[in-house]
Amino acid sequence: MTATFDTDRMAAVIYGSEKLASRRREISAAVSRIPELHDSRPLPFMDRLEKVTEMTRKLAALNKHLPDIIDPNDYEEGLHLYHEVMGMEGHPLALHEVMFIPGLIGQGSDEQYEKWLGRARRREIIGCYAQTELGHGSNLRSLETTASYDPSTREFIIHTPQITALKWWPGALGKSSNYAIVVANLIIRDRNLGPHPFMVQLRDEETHRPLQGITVGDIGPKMAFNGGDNGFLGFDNYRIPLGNLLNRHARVEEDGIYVKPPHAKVGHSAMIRVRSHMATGQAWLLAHSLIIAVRYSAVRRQGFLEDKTREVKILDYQTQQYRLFPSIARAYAFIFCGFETIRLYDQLILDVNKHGNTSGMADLHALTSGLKSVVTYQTGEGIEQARMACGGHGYSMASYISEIYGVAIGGCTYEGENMVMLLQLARYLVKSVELIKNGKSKELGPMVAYLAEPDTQEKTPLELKDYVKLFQMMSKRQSWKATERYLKLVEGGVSRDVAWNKTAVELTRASRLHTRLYIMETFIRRVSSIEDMNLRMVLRDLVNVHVNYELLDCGIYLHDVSLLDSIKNQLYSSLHSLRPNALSLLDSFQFSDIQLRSVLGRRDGHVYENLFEWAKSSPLNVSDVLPSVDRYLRPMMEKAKL
Ligand SMILES: CCCCC/C=C\C/C=C\C/C=C\CCCCC(=O)SCCNC(=O)CCNC(=O)[C@H](O)C(C)(C)COP(=O)(O)OP(=O)(O)OC[C@H]1O[C@@H](n2cnc3c(N)ncnc32)[C@H](O)[C@@H]1OP(=O)(O)O
Ligand SMILES: Cc1cc2nc3c(=O)[nH]c(=O)nc-3n(C[C@H](O)[C@H](O)[C@H](O)COP(=O)(O)OP(=O)(O)OC[C@H]3O[C@@H](n4cnc5c(N)ncnc54)[C@H](O)[C@@H]3O)c2cc1C
Repeated sequence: MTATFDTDRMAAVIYGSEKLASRRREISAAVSRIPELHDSRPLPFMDRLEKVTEMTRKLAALNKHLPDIIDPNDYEEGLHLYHEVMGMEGHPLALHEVMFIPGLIGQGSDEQYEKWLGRARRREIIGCYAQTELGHGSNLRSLETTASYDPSTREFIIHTPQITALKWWPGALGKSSNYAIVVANLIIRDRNLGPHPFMVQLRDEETHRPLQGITVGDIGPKMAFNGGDNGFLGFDNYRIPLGNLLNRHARVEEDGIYVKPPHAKVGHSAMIRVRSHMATGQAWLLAHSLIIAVRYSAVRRQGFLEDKTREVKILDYQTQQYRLFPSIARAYAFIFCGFETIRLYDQLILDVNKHGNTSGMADLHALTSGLKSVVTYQTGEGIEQARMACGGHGYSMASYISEIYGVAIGGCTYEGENMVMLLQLARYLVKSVELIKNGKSKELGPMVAYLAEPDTQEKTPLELKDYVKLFQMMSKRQSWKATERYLKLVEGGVSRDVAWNKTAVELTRASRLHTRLYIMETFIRRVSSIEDMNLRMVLRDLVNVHVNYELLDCGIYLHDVSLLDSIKNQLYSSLHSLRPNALSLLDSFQFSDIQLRSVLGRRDGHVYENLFEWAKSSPLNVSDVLPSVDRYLRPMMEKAKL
């Protein structure tokens, strides 16, 4: 089937500009010409140590070639080059670029930039972000690592009081990093001032050996990210200079006077940054799995429809389309709302760092908390459906889908466990409903203004604005229902914390609906703004799949469920309309075969030949008879014959 649009033009929409889309193609082509930058053999055949070694080898090779391929100051070009060469299984700089440098920029003073930023950017030093501990990740107020100020030497003494206080999980900490931003409780004259970020050298810059007072190592294999070295870290009264507290916002004077930051949570900026970028990052992972599944589904033939002389492509089955197409729509929706969220984050950082204005922090915290939770969960769902859509071959590592799944669902946990983050958004929604109840609707932010709208009668949606209206109504009702349940318990004498816990499931439902509404609205808004009519029409088909699927999926929140019958019909017809463009919508992401690392999803479509070659290359096939057969199996069978 031929598509009705040009994938290069769609790539420009996905990546935000024609220039970036074409630079991505040039970068992929450049990488394809440099064998040193390719995996030396398929990653699934490697054990953990080989993977870590391979990632480190490629990283060093990449560092060498990088200036010939990209403008080192261009973040987007760099990101693409990294995805292409390093893939998704982790590497020594994984946290350096994502949290260490941004953490230093967000929290460090100009003087501290002078000291560390240039060195970090040149990669003279490698850093990570060490916050989570063995005993606590979500509840930051219970972190146990301390940084006690000693005015006599103008130093902080960093200490791990017990095993639960060991830093545990930080990416690239175990073996690669020689520096870390360590989050520890600032203690001045026995007063605990809460978690603050400190720049800490962990290893000798010459020998790479841990410094005296530091215990550091790798935490072992994980569901994914096994090319990376997530680590543990302990401190034994380890001293760092006063100037190592990252002090753009909070300061300690030499005599121990504490100058507090303009907002208590301003130190969380590195986390907010990653959360803001997660929608686009997850969209990219979802699109990876979908292109594998859709390419395969356009080659695989199984069973018959009308024509009994030729088996049908499995992509023509309605169930296959229902399994895959709503996720294509979500991948696009996540990309578009992700870009909008990144813009909001960039604006906030400008406001905070340049003008000391922290007024947008609560809004962005609420938004990104909900968004990271919904997007990571739905991405996991979509990838798992993509795997099942490939039948048995999806289960093989040749598809690479299980690796993508493992990486993606890590996002449900890192950067804030999803339930915990949904409950953060819920606090914002409850406060908003309380404002309305107290006659202060005017104080509501634009994203929650709909919570004050009166209920109207539900009717079959005909235009996109009708879908938004229905979704607003469902979301509003759930926010009110959860808030009223919570307030009723409080009014009945239950403590706020216990009442909150007794309402928590309803609260998370409200957060999901609010977030899904935001995703839907940004998707519609972006598609409506596209000038190229041809592209807009294709994306409009995708939006139709999205709005109908989302509404059906949330149908239990409607009062009049009879509406669902017509929505089902609209969904089935929009799946059918999308079929001719489904593959090209994914080709528009322009992932190269090198980047995809999937035998099943290669562009050439020679699925069976490629699978057979892959199987033959398995290390188990190097000899016809394995030593384990000689050692155990043959003697066992011989014995049975006696
Ligand atoms: C650029 C590229 C990125 C690409 C990404 C894509 C793909 C990624 C690929 C690879 C993976 C790479 C990296 C993975 C990195 C992973 C790194 C980590 O995981 S780092 C550790 C992250 N840890 C967490 O996220 C911990 C989660 N917990 C918290 O954030 C907080 O504890 C909390 C749950 C939010 C509660 O905060 P706290 O206890 O500090 O607050 P309270 O005192 O309870 O609340 C008081 C008040 O403050 C509000 N609030 C909390 N945080 C903020 C904030 N940041 N901004 C504004 N306001 C905040 C909170 O809501 C309360 O409000 P109120 O109800 O009004 O009183
Ligand atoms: C791949 C990966 C990479 C990571 N990288 C880093 C890194 O670079 N740096 C770093 O510092 N950390 C990192 N982490 C750690 C990560 O940030 C934490 O694991 C995460 O914040 C969750 O915290 P936790 O493990 O303590 O889970 P917990 O908080 O113990 O969660 C366990 C369960 O308890 C529930 N729960 C907890 N609190 C509440 C509550 N208040 N209300 C209701 N339910 C609750 C949760 O919903 C969950 O179901 C990484 C983790 C992973 C998996």
